[in-house]
Amino acid sequence: MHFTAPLKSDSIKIMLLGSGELGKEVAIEAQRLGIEVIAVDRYPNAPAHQVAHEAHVINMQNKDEVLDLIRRVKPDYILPEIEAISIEALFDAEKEGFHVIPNAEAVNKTMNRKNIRKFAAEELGLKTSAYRFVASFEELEKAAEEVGFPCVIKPVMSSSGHGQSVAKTPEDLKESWEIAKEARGDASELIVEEFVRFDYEITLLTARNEHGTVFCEPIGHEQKDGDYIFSWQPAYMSSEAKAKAQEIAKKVTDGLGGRGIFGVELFVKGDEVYFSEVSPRPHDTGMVTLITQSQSEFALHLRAVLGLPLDFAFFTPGASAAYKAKNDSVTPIIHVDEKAFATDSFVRVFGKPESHEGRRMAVLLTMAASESEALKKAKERIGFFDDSAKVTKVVEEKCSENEESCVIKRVIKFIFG
Ligand SMILES: Nc1ncnc2c1ncn2[C@@H]1O[C@H](COP(=O)(O)OP(=O)(O)OP(=O)(O)O)[C@@H](O)[C@H]1O
Ligand SMILES: NCC(=O)N[C@@H]1O[C@H](COP(=O)([O-])[O-])[C@@H](O)[C@H]1O
Ligand SMILES: [Mg+2]
Repeated sequence: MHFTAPLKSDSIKIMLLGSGELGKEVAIEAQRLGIEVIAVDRYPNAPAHQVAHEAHVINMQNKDEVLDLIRRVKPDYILPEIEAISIEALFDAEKEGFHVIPNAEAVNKTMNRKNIRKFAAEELGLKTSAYRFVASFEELEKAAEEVGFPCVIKPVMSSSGHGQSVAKTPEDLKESWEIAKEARGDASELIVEEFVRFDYEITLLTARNEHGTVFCEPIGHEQKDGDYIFSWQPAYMSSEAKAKAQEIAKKVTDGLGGRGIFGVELFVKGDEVYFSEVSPRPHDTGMVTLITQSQSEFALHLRAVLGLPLDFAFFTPGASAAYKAKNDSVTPIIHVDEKAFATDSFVRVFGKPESHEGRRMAVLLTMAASESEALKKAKERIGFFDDSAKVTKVVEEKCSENEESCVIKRVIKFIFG
């Protein structure tokens, strides 16, 4: 492999279509290898714009705007970073000889729940929840009845929980129908999924190129309103479930083909593993790899894209916690507790130019001897107190200076760990 300098006639160029927090880390990894970075998004000063050689603001859902920019920039690799991109532009660019990561058809399949679900369940034969696709309220009522209650209703094109809801009874369906309209992508068709009562869910990061396929340790995560709030790695899995998870991830990533990292989302119930969905790009829950691995998911993605070896080491158990904005502001402020700067944790502030309620603005990363300890630290340091933490805090305040003599504290510790 030869490397070049950026901003030269022979530079190796990557174009990020989407420049959020995930793209920003890919851009930083590319900078480290002397790759020229062209960052594109729908709004100015997006996170990756701020660390790229060139920044562009276009309507990424507009075929002509995307194609025009690709033809002008002539990138060696086009890296879709979000789902809402004109797929026609990617197909055309590929026909013109541009290298889309992992490939335009894989992006097409994964950006639409109908395509990927049919591919995974019907072509590859993977286990999934029961599902139906609907385009009218009457169809929704019928499908929900068939799939059963509760059921999960999602627009076929949307991400980060937008437009999703769980209907517990037929009476909830009207509201679900309305919520689906909020989706950013295509809300004209919906998927109705059986609600899987899983024990836990994981993301299995899987990177592939000509050097082969590598799996990261499974990442456990907690979701709120369809968006991740905490993740940890490694997530404990029985060896049978882990083997099944890797088998599913291999099948689906081989089926999609091309170079890059994939976030394979799986639900686990006992030793049963259900395929849920897959992102052909780094995954938000995978930000934890910034602290746990020698090569983060972003570094692995770039290596896969460039055709480099995918070797890496798992360094330490760790966890991540998302800082979500509490209000709308054009001068956002992120409050970070000083404890986040302890030897065993750090923070990444994305630099999003505006906040709106619930928008992910930064991430806290922690390491520890075990993932549960790392998760506990992440929760404490981000100011998330579940009831047990609250009780412990109150008791701590009441304790005398001689900590060990505090009986209440020891009892509480015994109960809550
Ligand atoms: N059929 C289901 N049964 C039970 N829980 C589900 C089901 N589908 C989704 N969920 C829950 O909702 C979360 C979000 O769903 P999903 O991953 O399909 O949406 P998303 O909008 O693509 O999210 P993201 O973009 O963050 O991955 C899942 O991680 C899971 O916790
Ligand atoms: N689950 C997908 C995901 O996490 N995508 C990440 O969020 C950004 C959009 O953030 P925004 O909505 O705050 O602009 C995307 O650009 C990507 O980095
Ligand atoms: Mg998901």
